[in-house]
Amino acid sequence: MEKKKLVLIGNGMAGIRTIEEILKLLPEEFEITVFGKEPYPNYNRIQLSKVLQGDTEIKDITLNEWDWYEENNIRLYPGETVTKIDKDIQTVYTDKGKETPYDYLIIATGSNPFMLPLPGADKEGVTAFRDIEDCEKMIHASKNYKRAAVIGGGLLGLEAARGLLNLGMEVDVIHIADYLMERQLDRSAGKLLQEELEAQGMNFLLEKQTAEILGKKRVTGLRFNDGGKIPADLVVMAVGIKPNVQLAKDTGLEINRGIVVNDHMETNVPNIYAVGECAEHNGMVYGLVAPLYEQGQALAKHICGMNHQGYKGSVLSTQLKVSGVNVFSTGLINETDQTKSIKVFDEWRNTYKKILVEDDKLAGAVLFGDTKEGTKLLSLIKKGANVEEYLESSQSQDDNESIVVSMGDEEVICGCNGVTKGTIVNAIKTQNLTSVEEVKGCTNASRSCGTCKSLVADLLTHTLGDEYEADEKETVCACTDLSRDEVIAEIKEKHLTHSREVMNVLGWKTEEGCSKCKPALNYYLGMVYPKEHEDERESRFVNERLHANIQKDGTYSVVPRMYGGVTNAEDLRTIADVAEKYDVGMIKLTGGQRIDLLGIKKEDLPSVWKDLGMPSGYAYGKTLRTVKTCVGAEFCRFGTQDSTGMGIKLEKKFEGLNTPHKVKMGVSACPRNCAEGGIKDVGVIGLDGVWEVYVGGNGGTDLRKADLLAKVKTEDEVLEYTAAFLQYYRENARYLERTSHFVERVGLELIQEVVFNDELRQELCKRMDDALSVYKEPWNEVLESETTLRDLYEKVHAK
Ligand SMILES: Cc1cc2nc3c(=O)[nH]c(=O)nc-3n(C[C@H](O)[C@H](O)[C@H](O)COP(=O)(O)OP(=O)(O)OC[C@H]3O[C@@H](n4cnc5c(N)ncnc54)[C@H](O)[C@@H]3O)c2cc1C
Ligand SMILES: NC(=O)c1ccc[n+]([C@@H]2O[C@H](COP(=O)([O-])OP(=O)(O)OC[C@H]3O[C@@H](n4cnc5c(N)ncnc54)[C@H](O)[C@@H]3O)[C@@H](O)[C@H]2O)c1
Ligand code: SF4
Ligand code: FES
Repeated sequence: MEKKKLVLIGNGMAGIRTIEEILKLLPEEFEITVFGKEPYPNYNRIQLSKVLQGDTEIKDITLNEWDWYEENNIRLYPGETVTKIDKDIQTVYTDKGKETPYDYLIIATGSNPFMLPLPGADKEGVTAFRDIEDCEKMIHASKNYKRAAVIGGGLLGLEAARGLLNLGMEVDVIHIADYLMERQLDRSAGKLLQEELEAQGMNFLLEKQTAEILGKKRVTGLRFNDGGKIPADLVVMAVGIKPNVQLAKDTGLEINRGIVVNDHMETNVPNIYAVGECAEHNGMVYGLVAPLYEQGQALAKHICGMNHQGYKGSVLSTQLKVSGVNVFSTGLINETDQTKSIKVFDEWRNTYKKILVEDDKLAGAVLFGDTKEGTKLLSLIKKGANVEEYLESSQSQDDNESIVVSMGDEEVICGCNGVTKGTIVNAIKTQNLTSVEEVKGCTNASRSCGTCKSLVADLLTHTLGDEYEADEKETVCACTDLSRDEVIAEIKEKHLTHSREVMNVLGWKTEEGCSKCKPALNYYLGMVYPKEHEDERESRFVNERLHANIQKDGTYSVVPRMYGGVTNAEDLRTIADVAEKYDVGMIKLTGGQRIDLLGIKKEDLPSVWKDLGMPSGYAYGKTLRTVKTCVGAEFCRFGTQDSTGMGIKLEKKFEGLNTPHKVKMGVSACPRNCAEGGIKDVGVIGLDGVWEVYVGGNGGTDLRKADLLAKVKTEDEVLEYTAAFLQYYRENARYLERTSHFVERVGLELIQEVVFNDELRQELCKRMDDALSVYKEPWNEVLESETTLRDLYEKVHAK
């Protein structure tokens, strides 16, 4: 039977959660296509605040890796915007000229940040805070500028302000109301919050309306309606959001504030649905994930033809994600003529609690300082509990006992994902879960804002007693309880040589493993048994499988190797011919001193490699990428050594080496360091008669200056110390750990102790030689294999 075509517009949190729910119900029913304007897989937007605050990194907030789409046969078009929907012939059109027909269409286009239409709002340095790009913009600005102004003292503005403080900026928050978070808190809690944040270093300008953003090209300050001014080099607008409905409006769907939907998330046009922040249900547009996920669940059931009452609206709750501040609210926040309130203000502990009661039922709550009861109150309000029920349960609560003990099985622990205590306890018992990570993998609890993690941990303690070790070890992934070191020890002891064998023998909880453990096991096995282990290509990330980097428009980039950044006329001519023959979109010089051919079609890759006749530059792999060199003694008047020759030797020696993460090198011939070795994984600097070898540098968002590992005299010694360091890194780092994190975690002193020990160094170098001895040039290998050509590149033979 032909599969039904399901198209999703918007690769964000609500849309992809809906697809996950559909896959759970009917995994084989639909041919799924997803269009996402942003060039990333689905990520946790909520965690952008944590990224800005320095608690996590962008690479760690992905919710569904590229491989997840592949594994579920979802055709994803990242970086592609749907520009038109023809509802009569049920087809969507994109800005890249694609036409895709659908049987079912889900619109999940989210919101746009509201940008105040102020004079000067288009100046450099004015930004919203909505996506990865905005987050990166702010991190970048904080490195060059000092003063930030955040307009809007709501959840987003305060989380942004905390992040900017952490990044070392001075921060003014400009707020229109007379107390903070007036949409989520009452005046008392808002004022307590202000005091707390002032103590943390934030400065507030309340009851202020911005009239103009000052500056020439870049912002220099703000002017207010009352004539006052403040200086600012960065302005963040966080004054609310607007549902993104333009596409739906152009299609003729019924729009009010959002796209109007019924309980089954159906719009007024057959087979078109809306979910998430762009949808309006019963006059409500939601801006928090919990209700959006509930909508996604209802829509999945409807599309899969399951009997379901549909979506009935949500009770909201909010928590601010700023460390050191506990504030929570749910339901009603301000008194009305019909409400009575229970208020406790503990001046000693600086905590505040207000509970609103309407017709004897709990109707809302505001908590400051101590928010332990938040989850319980939300649950009680959701089920329409009577105030007496709450008071009784509070009295029987022991102060030292976790709130989870007195909660009923039907009460919700994770508000974002709607996961109840009963579901978690059941999963812990039936699936033998022992860590918060495992509970997250199994039930989704704590997968979004993360504020429920401590409750999940309490439930683990409560359910497992002594068996639960709160100080969790870092397991390879949720498929196993074993850490990286334990897995490697078992691989060696039991002589395991294939991932399947590892999973079987070590009792993996999933049959196939996941996108986290599969590439990691493949790496560990190759590292332990370089000659015996056969690379498991299917476990590698898509770019490594295809030996090219996928671009946001679905084409690939090809970077031939150029040892030490040196080329010649003949190679340049060949590259130019190839670029013309395959109509290459862009020829770009990379930061690593080589040439990137962008915009190559997947089926053309083998022919391009054949015509180039050059080795792969491995610009896509967890391996040595580039060795950047300066011109050195031969041409530069400051040069003391042959840095180019040294770079070429390094690149030729370590080319194709499998490493836990990518490795970049730089070689310069004097301390001016033109090849930037100070921010490379391995940096080499030539001085008169001496080479300095630096390690653990990083030039990305996580900037780190490399540490001096050794001073040596000869080129051979540079190769030897580099080999010893890299082999030590290969053997001891976690998969996907960059050298910068590795050096910090392990400590330079220990690394020096090992590589300066003659015996240990020789052993490391010997094992490095074994690892290097199995290298095969990957592009040639593909060209020589009919099966790989057919399977991976759709039976395209070299032209
Ligand atoms: C910094 C920050 C912190 C937050 N913290 C919390 C929190 O703690 N708790 C909480 O509950 N909520 C929080 N939120 C809100 C939460 O992230 C959103 O409610 C949620 O992401 C909305 O999901 P969505 O799928 O509706 O929209 P989005 O996640 O915005 O996804 C929509 C996607 O559709 C894409 N798109 C739009 N138009 C098109 C088109 N025509 N073609 C193709 N693609 C298109 C967009 O680029 C976007 O990627 C936070 C938001 C931010 C910005
Ligand atoms: N922890 C969380 O749950 C969290 C965190 C961040 C964002 N979010 C969500 O992201 C969305 C956007 O957040 P937000 O804080 O921008 O929206 P918001 O509507 O909650 O707050 C905006 C604030 O800006 C103020 N404001 C409006 N116009 C102003 C002006 N001209 N000058 C100064 N202040 C002005 C408002 O008084 C309001 O308090 C919301 O849906 C929010 O729920 C949630
Ligand atoms: S690093 Fe020194 S030797 Fe090399 S190019 Fe720069 S100035 Fe010249
Ligand atoms: S409450 Fe947000 S992840 Fe659980």
